[in-house]
Amino acid sequence: MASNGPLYMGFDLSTQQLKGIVVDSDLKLVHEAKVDFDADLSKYGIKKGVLTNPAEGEVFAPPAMWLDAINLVLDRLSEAGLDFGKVMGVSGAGMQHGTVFWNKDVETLMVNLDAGKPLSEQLKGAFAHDMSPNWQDSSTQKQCDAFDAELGSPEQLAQVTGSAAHHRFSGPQIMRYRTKYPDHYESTAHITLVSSFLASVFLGKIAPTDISDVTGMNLWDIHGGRWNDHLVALAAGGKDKADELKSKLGHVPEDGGGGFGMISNYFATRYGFNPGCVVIPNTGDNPATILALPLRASDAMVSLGTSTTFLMSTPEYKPDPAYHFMNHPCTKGLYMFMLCYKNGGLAREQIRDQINGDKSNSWDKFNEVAMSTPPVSQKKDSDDMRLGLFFPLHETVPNLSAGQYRMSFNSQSNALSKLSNDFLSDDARSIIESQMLSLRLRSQKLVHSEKDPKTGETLPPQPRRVYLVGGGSANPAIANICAEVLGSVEGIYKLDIGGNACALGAAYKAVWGCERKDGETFEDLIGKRWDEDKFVQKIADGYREGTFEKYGEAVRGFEMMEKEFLKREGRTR
Ligand SMILES: Nc1ncnc2c1ncn2[C@@H]1O[C@H](COP(=O)(O)OP(=O)(O)O)[C@@H](O)[C@H]1O
Ligand SMILES: O=C(CO)[C@@H](O)[C@H](O)COP(=O)(O)O
Repeated sequence: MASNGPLYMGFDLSTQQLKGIVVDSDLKLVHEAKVDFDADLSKYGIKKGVLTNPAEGEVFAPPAMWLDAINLVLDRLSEAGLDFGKVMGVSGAGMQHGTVFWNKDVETLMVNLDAGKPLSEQLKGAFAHDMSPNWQDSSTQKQCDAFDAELGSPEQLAQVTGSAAHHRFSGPQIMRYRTKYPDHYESTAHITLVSSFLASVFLGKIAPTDISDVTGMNLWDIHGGRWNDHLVALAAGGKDKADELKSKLGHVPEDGGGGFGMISNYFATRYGFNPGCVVIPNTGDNPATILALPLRASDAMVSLGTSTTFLMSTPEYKPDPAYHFMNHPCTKGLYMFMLCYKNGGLAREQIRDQINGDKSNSWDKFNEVAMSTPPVSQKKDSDDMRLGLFFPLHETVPNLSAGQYRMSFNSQSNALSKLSNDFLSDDARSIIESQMLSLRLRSQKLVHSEKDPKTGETLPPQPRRVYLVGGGSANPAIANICAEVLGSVEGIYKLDIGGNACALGAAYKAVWGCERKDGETFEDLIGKRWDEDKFVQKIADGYREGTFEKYGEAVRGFEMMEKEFLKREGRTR
C-alpha cells in the first residue's frame, strides 16, 4: 500500500532470521520481509542460525552471514515494491549480548564500498575474528565466577550493572576471547554488540553502543552512566589495559533517539535510499520488543521466540542475581525488567516432535493434548501435581545442566517425590506450565494487586495485561495456559504484527527519533499515534479464579523442585 509521507525502517537481527519492517508516520505497516538463515544461507553450515563446539559449550555465528542477510532482506523489500527514496529513518535491533570483533581496516573498507557488489565480499577483511559468540553460549563459567567476585558478590554486581554474571554477557565473553585468541584480541580495534554491528553497517562507520543494550554486558555502571573501571580491567587483563579496552568499546550516548548520521552511500546508491535517511541508535532485541506498543507499568510482554523472555517497563530498580534490569532504550529513569531462558521455542519443538512421532512440524496434536490434559495433570484436587523442567540446553535460570527433570508435588504435605523421568504426552501441557511457572515465580515481586474492572473486587497480585509476541504467540494452547498460570486482570493480548514485534519496535524507534518534538518522550509520541483497536487483539481471558490459586500452590512446589535439582549439581542458583 503506497504512503505519500516519509517511511521508517526497523530490523531485527535475531538468532535464526533477519526481519525488516517498514512503517509510515502513523505507525501503519507498509512492507515486511525476512531472511531465514538456515533456509537462505545454508552455505555457512549453520543449524538454527548458529554453529557449535559442544566440547567447550561454545555457540557462535559468522557476522559475514548477517552481511549477506542484509543484502538479501533489502533485495526482498525492493522486490515487494518498497520506494526506498521515501525512507527517512532506519533503526534496528540485534540479539543481545553477542559481540563482533573488527580490525583497524574496517572504516576504510566501509568508506570504499562498491555499490555493485555484496557487503560480505567487501567486508570479509574487516573482522579481527570471524565468529560472534551467541547468547546461547555457556563457555564462560570461569570468567563468570571472576565477574561475580570482582565487586564482592553476585548481588553487588547486579546492583551496579543490573545483572549478576551470565555466560552470554559480553564482559565474560570478551575476557575469554582475550585469553583464547590473544592475537585476535590484539588486532581488535573495535568491539560492537550485534545491535551496533547493524548500525555500523548502515552508517558506513563504527557506531556507538546503545544506552540500553550496553546494560547487557556486565561492564556498565547503570547509575554512574559509565564503564565500570574494575570490571573493564578484569575483562582487559589488568588495570593498565583497561583504557585500551574502553577505546575498543567506544562511547555510549545517553539519548536513544539521537541520530548517528546519514545512511552510507552504499545503500543510497545500491537501493535508492533517500540520502537524508538518518541512522537512529539500534538497540537489543528485547529492549526493541518493549517499544512495539506503549507498554504501561503493570503490563508484561512474553516473547516466545527461540528464547523465552518476560519483559516489563518499570520505574522501580530492584536488581537480583536471578534476573536482569536494563536501561530503557528511550526514556531516562525507566528500566526494563527481563527474565530470559535459553530453552524456549526449541524445547517446545522437541516435545511437539515426540508427540507427533514424525518431523511434520505441526502443532495440532501438541495443542490438542495440552488443552485436554488437566492443570498439573491432576484428575482430582487431592492428586499429586506433575511438574517438570525441559532443558535441551544448559539453562541460565536456574543454572541447571541440559536434561529433562520431572517430579511430583503434594501441595497439602509440601512433599516432593520422585517421578519416572520418561516422556508422557502430558509433557505438552507440562512444558508450557513449566515455562509459565518459572515466569510467575520470578516476577512476583514486580506485580501488584489490581481491581477487577467488572466486579470491582481486589484481585491477587498479577500483571494488568500480558502481551504475547514472537513466533509462539500464534499458538492458542500456549495463550490459554499462560492465562491460567500468570493470570492478568485485562487478559492476554497478541500484537497484530506480533511475530515481528521486535522489528516493529525498532521501526517505531526510528519514527520517534526522526519526528519527536523537543522533549517529547517515546511513550508520548507513540501513545498519540497508537490505534489500540487495529494493533492488538485479545486472545484469551486472564485471571481464572481457582485455577490461578492452584498454580500459586504449584509455584511453591516448582521452586522446591528447582532447588532440589540444583542441590544435586552442587549449586544454589
Ligand atoms: N504455531 C506455533 N506454535 C508454537 N510455536 C511456534 C509456532 N509458530 C512458530 N513457533 C515458534 O517460534 C519460534 C521462532 O520465533 P521467532 O520469534 O521468529 O524467533 P527468533 O526471533 O528467536 O528467531 C520457533 O522456534 C517456533 O518453535
Ligand atoms: O539472550 C537473550 C536476552 O538476554 C536472548 O533473548 C537473545 O536476545 C536472543 O533472542 P531471540 O533470538 O530468541 O529473539
